[in-house]
Amino acid sequence: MLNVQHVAGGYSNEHILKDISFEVQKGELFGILGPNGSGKTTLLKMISGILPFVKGDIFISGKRLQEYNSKQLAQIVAVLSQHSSQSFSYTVKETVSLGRYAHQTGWFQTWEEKDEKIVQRVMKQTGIISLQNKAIQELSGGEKQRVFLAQALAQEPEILLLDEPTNHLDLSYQKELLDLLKNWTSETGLTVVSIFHDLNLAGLYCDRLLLLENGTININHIPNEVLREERIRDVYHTDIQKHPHPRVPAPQMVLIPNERQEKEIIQIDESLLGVTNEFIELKSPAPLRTMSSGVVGSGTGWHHTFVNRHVGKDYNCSDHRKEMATFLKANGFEPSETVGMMTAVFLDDVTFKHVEGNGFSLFVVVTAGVGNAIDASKSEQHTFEQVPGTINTWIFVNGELTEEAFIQSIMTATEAKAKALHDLNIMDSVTGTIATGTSTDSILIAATQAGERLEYAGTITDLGKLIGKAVYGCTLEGIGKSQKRKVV
Ligand SMILES: Nc1ncnc2c1ncn2[C@@H]1O[C@H](COP(=O)(O)OP(=O)(O)OP(=O)(O)O)[C@@H](O)[C@H]1O
Repeated sequence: MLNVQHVAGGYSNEHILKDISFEVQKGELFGILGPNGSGKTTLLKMISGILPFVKGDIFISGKRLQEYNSKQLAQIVAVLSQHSSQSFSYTVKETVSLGRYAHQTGWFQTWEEKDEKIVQRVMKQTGIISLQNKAIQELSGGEKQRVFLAQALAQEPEILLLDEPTNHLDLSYQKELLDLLKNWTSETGLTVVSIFHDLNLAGLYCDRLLLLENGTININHIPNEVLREERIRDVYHTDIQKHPHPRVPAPQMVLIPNERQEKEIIQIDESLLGVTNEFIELKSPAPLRTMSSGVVGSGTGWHHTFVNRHVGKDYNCSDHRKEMATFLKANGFEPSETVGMMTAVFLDDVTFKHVEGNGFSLFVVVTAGVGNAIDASKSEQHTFEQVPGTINTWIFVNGELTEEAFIQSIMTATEAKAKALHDLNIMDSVTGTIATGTSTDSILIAATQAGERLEYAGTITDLGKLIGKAVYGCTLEGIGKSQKRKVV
């Protein structure tokens, strides 16, 4: 559809763009990225025929750009530029109707039902139908942007060129616009070439991305390949981190702010632990990076407060997450900052250990009862029942963990817990085999992310060795306490 070959040129003798070559297929949503001044708008101007280029060739639908007259080009290519402006006082509908110009043989005399239908349709699609009789000057920046987009769409182009189309748009219109463009590319075969400043929107919606750097192509590839940490760091000269979108397979980048002040080294240990009959709490002086299976605050995040709440064995609630959040609020905890767990174990039986490693330390807190003991290798013999968790394990690391270390910490702790059950000969009452845990255990790994960097936490690493030993010890002791209570 669009073929750019060895294009070079700019505004004077100096070439802003140097040897640019790429192709865009019909129906693609193609993004152009690059830092300020890298040449994105210049490239778009050349493709739209506004700015002549000095070297190379641009082909649209197989025909040289220079071979189109302006009206022919307007029937194929529509442009939504960054600073669309209008000096005359047109209404919204009149402005959108101008988009039909390329399809007219004589202005207004040939205004047909089809033109009216298209104008109405695009005004509806861009959410401006209620504004149609207003003067353009009366609109907000975002409303204007949508009007000029409607005008471009009214052209019924084969290629739509957009310079930062989401500029001025609020969150919901950004999403609506890009959803709309994406649908059109796949349903009508519209080809979209768009400049983006927002790398996340580009990563989420584009089929391919072209990254410009000082007027040359750094890379032209799929978003996952273009949006690589090292590349974006180098080209944009800023610290960023890549992470996956939580719902769709698209790369997302987050900015890493400069630390305004030296990170305070905090220490998580028993001095921060509070135990009542109702709950065990630990309040950290700073948010900790967490990975957990809590009832509240599960998954990965940053949390300040950690609560392990005692509930009766008969606790039964259709929405236990909501009930737990209400409980937390009623007790002065902020649910969004808290990892919350439940247990039927008496909280006096809590066991904890603070252990020192080489440059880091660990604080482990366990409540353990084995009423629901289960052998994970034979759990298909059990029917599902949701009763409060019985072995809850908290592991606080005074150190900096990598993502691998978080996951390995969970593995190591789980293996150590299973070994404790094995050594105590805790049986699964249904299968008659040794249990590996209970049916509703929970785990939390929380790290200060300051001090010693701990790359791994497998069983043979410095961190893994401490986790294994501390979790094994606390679990053994905790089960011992709760079993003693049963005997009494
Ligand atoms: N009309 C002009 N006359 C002369 N130089 C220009 C003109 N427009 C842009 N330039 C220069 O060309 C270079 C590339 O500008 P361009 O607008 O293409 O960059 P961009 O990547 O779109 O930047 P931004 O992200 O800031 O919009 C810049 O150094 C700019 O100063």
